[in-house]
Amino acid sequence: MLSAAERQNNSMLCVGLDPEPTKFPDRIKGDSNKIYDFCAAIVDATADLVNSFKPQIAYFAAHRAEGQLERLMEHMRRVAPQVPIILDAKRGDIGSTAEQYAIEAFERYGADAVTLSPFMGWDSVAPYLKYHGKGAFLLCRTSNPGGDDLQNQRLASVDGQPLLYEHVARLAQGPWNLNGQLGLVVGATYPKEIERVRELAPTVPLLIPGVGAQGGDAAATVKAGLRERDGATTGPIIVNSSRAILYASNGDDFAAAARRVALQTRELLQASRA
Ligand SMILES: O=c1ccn([C@@H]2O[C@H](COP(=O)(O)O)[C@@H](O)[C@H]2O)c(=O)[nH]1
Repeated sequence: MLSAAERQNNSMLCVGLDPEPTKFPDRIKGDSNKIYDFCAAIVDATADLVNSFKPQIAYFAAHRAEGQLERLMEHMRRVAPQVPIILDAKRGDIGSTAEQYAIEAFERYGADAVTLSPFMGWDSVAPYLKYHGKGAFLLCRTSNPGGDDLQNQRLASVDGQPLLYEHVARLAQGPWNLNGQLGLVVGATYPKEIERVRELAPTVPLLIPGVGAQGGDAAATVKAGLRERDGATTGPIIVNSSRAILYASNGDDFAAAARRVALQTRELLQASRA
């Protein structure tokens, strides 16, 4: 689905849906009942420019807007059935609870993929993989500065004493990826680490947030994430930008402005391909 959307829209861009009512256009500013309307307008304006959408569940749950998220998922399916939807939920819990989270992501919301924190281990990831045809992106080297605190620690107990994020990358490329359903989250703010993850996990899709508001370098991201290896290009990359696109204007032209920034970002990413 990802490859088809990437080909059809000529895009590696994922538009992140992080609706924050205090940042809404002046006419609807602060109105959490307008979350669906705001996001649907962004989806309509960018659906032909993206390889995926990424709603972040916290922005809906914080405003008791899960019902609006359900409607938005249906809307995305209707207007852009070819575009995969990654539910950014960063779940991670024991198996029995993970089963419930998997129902939430794949049955309640109908997402195509979900983000997970892998730090509770294999049994916390396995329940999602029972949903064949669905994907899970494991947090690996996240875009925030605090990612260093754990992800850059060495694992003395593992062969070669890899950094924790390197170990996650190896697990996702190898023993945990039973049916090719796994991807990794790597921050655009750390291109060297993207490069390292690509060495360790050449074929899995990388979800790369951090361009736009967080200042990650789009060109460096593409160069690090899309590489030639043994004559073939490595797995796909999904470069997310949320706030820079959503809040490109606070006027009535917000959707047109979002489209302009999405277009520029898509072009920059495409132009950075080797
Ligand atoms: O390492 C990570 C993992 C997830 N995110 C999420 O991506 C978007 C980024 O939003 P911007 O407005 O483009 O900064 C947001 O939903 C984060 O929760 C991340 O930033 N870094």
